Amino acid sequence: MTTPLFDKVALIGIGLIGSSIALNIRDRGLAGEVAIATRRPETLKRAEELKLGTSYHLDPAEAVAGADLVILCLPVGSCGAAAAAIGPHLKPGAIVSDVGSVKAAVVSAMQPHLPGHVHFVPGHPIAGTEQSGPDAGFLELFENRWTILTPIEGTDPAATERLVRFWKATGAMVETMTAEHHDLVLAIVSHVPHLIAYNIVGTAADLETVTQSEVIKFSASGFRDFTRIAASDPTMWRDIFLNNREAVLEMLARFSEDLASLQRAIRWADGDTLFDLFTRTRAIRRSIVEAGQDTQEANFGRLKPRKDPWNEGSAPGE
Ligand SMILES: NC(=O)C1=CN([C@@H]2O[C@H](COP(=O)(O)OP(=O)(O)OC[C@H]3O[C@@H](n4cnc5c(N)ncnc54)[C@H](O)[C@@H]3O)[C@@H](O)[C@H]2O)C=CC1
Ligand SMILES: O=C(O)C(=O)Cc1ccc(O)cc1
Repeated sequence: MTTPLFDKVALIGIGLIGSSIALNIRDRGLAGEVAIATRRPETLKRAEELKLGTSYHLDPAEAVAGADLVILCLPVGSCGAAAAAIGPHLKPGAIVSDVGSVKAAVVSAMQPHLPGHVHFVPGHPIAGTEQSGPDAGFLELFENRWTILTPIEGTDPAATERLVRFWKATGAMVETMTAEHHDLVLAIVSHVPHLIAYNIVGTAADLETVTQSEVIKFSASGFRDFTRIAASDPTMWRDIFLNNREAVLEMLARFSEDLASLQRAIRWADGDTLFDLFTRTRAIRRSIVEAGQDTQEANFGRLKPRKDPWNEGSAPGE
């Protein structure tokens, strides 16, 4: 147990991320009280059954009363309306944050509704799964994963530092950057990959010459991995793409250009181009695994690349 970092935390939204934060607060003793608000009574009831908080509210304004840390754990498209609902009820000096996968649009949507007497420090834990809802959360979700904070110019550094301490207490590593830079980076490492997964699973589902049952029966691990990602929450991902349009379109344009050159390499049987790219991408995968950023690898205790007897100095194909 750690000394509580906050007297009262309010979590608005109690899905995968909200419930994982709640479990961290409860099990690691990070706050005295945890008020939970969500709009659906069934979800609130489930949060109470799971003992995720100390009070439960259908009205977010009620939950934030007296809270010294408020975290919105909602789809990014709902953050503006939630900020409007809680704005007048926030305690002076409170820290207001969020966990949204997009930052600049969330900042623009929330900031006009927040009074000048609170500290707004937007955040994004780069940790999650394809699951959603209060049952999906787990204590270890943030361990050894990055959380990015995007404090706005002029934000009191002491408020940012308190939030850094909070996230570090969950086991997360923390980095700060601008919201715009965050959105560009996340577009390529998270948003476009999800779009590719949604697209390939959609394409396979629409193929007339391959029956649905064959897709299921013969799905090799590559396709299977895509189906996991393509099972992610539709509301959450619709909101991400609608709120990070510019960065996603920029990265998609680059992606399409590179895809066209691969298409050309295949057409002209240019094996060197294919081989060179696959060699470079394999090295990237290995550095991710070595950095301990792959949960599956970490789970199987395979953090160190194994020696490949056929290819001196590198690991076998995965
Ligand atoms: N799922 C993931 O892997 C990750 C998600 N995020 C971000 O965290 C946020 C929450 O995501 P999850 O916890 O996965 O979602 P979730 O779907 O598991 O939970 C969302 C919660 O918000 C509530 N909610 C939904 N729409 C609402 C509305 N209009 N007004 C009020 N409450 C509403 C739901 O009842 C639920 O309690 C999103 O902004 C997402 O981009 C960040 C990192 C990882
Ligand atoms: O499940 C996966 O593979 C993810 O990529 C989870 C995830 C989804 C959204 C985020 O903003 C961060 C992490």
